[in-house]
Amino acid sequence: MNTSYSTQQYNQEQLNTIESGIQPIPDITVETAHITPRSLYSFVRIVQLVLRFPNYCRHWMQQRHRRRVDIERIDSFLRKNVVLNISQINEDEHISINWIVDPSQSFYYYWSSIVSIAVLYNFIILIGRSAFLLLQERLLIIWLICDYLCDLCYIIDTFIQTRKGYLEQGLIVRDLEKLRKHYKQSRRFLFDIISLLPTDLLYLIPTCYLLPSLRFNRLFRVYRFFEFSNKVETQTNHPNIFRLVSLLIIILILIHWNACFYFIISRWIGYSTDSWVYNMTMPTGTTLTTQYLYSFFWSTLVLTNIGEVPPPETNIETLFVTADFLTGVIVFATIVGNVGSIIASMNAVRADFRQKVDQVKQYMTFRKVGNELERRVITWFDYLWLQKQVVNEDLVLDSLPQKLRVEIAKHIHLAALKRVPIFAEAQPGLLVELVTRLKLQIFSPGDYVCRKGDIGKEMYIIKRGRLHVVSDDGTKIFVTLEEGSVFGEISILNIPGSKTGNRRTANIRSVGYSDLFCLTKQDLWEVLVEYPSARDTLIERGKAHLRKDNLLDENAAQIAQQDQAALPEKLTQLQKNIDYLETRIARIMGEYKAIMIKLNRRLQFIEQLAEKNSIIMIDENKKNTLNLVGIDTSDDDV
Ligand SMILES: Nc1nc2c(ncn2[C@@H]2O[C@@H]3COP(=O)(O)O[C@H]3[C@H]2O)c(=O)[nH]1
Repeated sequence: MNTSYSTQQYNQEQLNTIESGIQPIPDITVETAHITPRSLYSFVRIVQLVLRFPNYCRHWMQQRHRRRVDIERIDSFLRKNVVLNISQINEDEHISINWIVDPSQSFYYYWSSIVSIAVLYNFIILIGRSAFLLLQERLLIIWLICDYLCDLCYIIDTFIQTRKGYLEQGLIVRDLEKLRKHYKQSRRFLFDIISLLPTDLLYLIPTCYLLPSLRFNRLFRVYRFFEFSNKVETQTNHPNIFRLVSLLIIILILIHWNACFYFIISRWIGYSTDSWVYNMTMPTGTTLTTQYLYSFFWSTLVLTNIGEVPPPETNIETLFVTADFLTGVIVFATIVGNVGSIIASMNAVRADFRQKVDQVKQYMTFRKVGNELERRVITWFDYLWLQKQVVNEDLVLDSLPQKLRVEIAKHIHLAALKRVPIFAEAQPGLLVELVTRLKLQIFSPGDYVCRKGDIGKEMYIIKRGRLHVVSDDGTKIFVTLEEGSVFGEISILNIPGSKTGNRRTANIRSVGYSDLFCLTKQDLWEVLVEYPSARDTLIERGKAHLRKDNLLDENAAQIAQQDQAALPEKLTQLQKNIDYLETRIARIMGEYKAIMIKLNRRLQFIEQLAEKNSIIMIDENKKNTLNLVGIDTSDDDV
C-alpha cells in the first residue's frame, strides 16, 4: 500500500469514515451522552479546516505568484511588441496587485471614524482611570479589553497609513515604495510610532502594575481625530450644527481633564486636609459617582468663571486655580466667539434677506409709492422666502469652475426643461446650453410679464404657475398658459413677415405666483445658431400665433422664405465667383511679378551701359588734354 498519500486525501477519508459511521448510532451511552453526532461532525470539520489551512495558504500564494508571473509576461510582451505607454502599464500593474487606500473614498472616511472612537476613548478614559482609582479597579477587565482593542485599531491604522495614497500631479500615487517613503517622511509617522510604543510592558514593574498613565503615549494619535472632524465638517450638510457639537465636546473634554487634575491634586495633597481639596467626609463622598460629579462641577465653575469655589490654601492649590482661571478666560472667550459666529453664519441668509427687504421698504416709504404697491412688493418677498429663492445663485456659485456650475444647473433645471413640449425631443446639447443661461424670475398675482407693443428682450418658460393671455384692457382671457409652456419668443425671433417686428404681440398676465425661466434675446440667439432645427420649430410656432392674430404678412414671409430657400444656391454661386476671382488675381499677380523681374533686369542693363559710356567719355577727355600739352598718347600705357 502506498503510504505517502496527501493530507487532503487523509482528511477526506477521515470525513467519509465519520460520515458513514455517525449516522446510524441508535442510542447514546451515559458516558458520551453530551457528545451528539452533530457536535462530533462539527468538531471533525473544524479539525479538517485547521489541517487544510496550510494547503489553503500555499494555494493562495501559488495563485498570487502565478498572477505576478502572468502580468510580467504580458508586460514584457507589450514592451517588445506594442508601442504603449509604459508608465500606464506600470500603473495598471499596480492597480491590479497593490491594495491602496484612496483618502477621498468612503472606506477611509469610515475607517477614520473608527480610529477617532479609539482616540476619544484613550483621551477621555485614560485620564479618568488615572485620577479615579475606583473607576480603574471596578471595570479593570473591560478597560483591559478596550485598551487592547484600541491598540489593535492603532496597528491596523498604521498599516493603512502605509497604504494611503497621495496626489502627485493630480493622480493618486499607487507605488508602494513611494507611499512608504512618503509616510516615513511625514510627521504622522513619528506620532504613530510613539503612539504604538508598548509602554504597558512597564506593567511588569511591581510599582507600575496596571498604571493607566503608562498608556498616555496613545494620545499622540489625536491628529487622526482632528483629521476626521475636518472631513466631516466639509462633508456634512449641517456644518453649523456639527461645529456647535464639536465645540461642546471639546469644552466637555477640557472640563473633564481639569476635574481629573483636581482630583489627582487633592489626592496628592491629601483628601479633606483643607477646604479646597476634595472632601472625602461629605455624604457619599467615598462613592465614585460623587467623586466624579463634584470634581466635574468644581471644574465647570472654575473654567467658566461662573461660580464661587473654596479659595486655595496652599501654594500648589493657588497655582492650579490661577492656571484654571486663565484657561477659563480663554475658554469663555472661545465659547462666546465661536457660538456667536456659528449662530451668525446660521442666520446669515435670513439676516441678508431681511436687510434687503428693509432697504426696499425704506425706499418705498421714502418715495411714497403707495400702500397697494408696497403690499405687493412685501408679499412678493414673502413668496420668495417661502420658495427658498432668496439666495443669489450667481454670487454663491461664483467660486465654482464653469464645468461644475453647468452640472449644478443641469441638476436643478434639466428636469423642468424636459417637461417643455418643444424641448422634449431636443438634442441634449441644446438643453445643456439652455440650462446654463436660464434665470429664474418670480411674478406676483396680477403682474404683467409682457405688454402688447413693448420691445421684446426675453422669452419665458413656465416652471410653475399659470398665466393668462389677455386683451388690452385685461378683461378678456384668450388662452391660459400652464407649466411647461413657452412664450415671449415671437418678438425676439425676427420672424420674417411679422407685422409687429420686435414688439410684443400679446399681453401676458400672471394668475397667481409664477416661477418663470427667463432667457434673454442674446442668449437665445447664441444657442439657436448652433441648433437651427430648434430655431425653425420656434419660428413655426411663432408664425402660427401671428397667423391666428392676423399679424403675419404672408407675402413678405413668402419672399423671405424664398430668399431663405435661394440662399444655398446664392451661396454656391458666391463661392464659385470667389474661386474665379481668386484664380484671376493669382494669375495677374504672377504676370505682375514676371513684368517686375523683367523691368528690373532692363534697368540693371541700362545702368551698366550708362556706367561704361561715362568711363569711355572720361578716357577720351583725358587723351585730348594730354595731346594738348604735347604728350604722346598713342602708347597704350598712357
Ligand atoms: N400673438 C399671440 N401670442 C401668444 C398667444 N398665445 C401665447 N402667446 C405668446 O405671448 C407672447 C407675447 O410676447 P411675444 O409677442 O414676444 O410672444 C408671444 C407668444 O409667445 C396668442 O394666441 N397670440
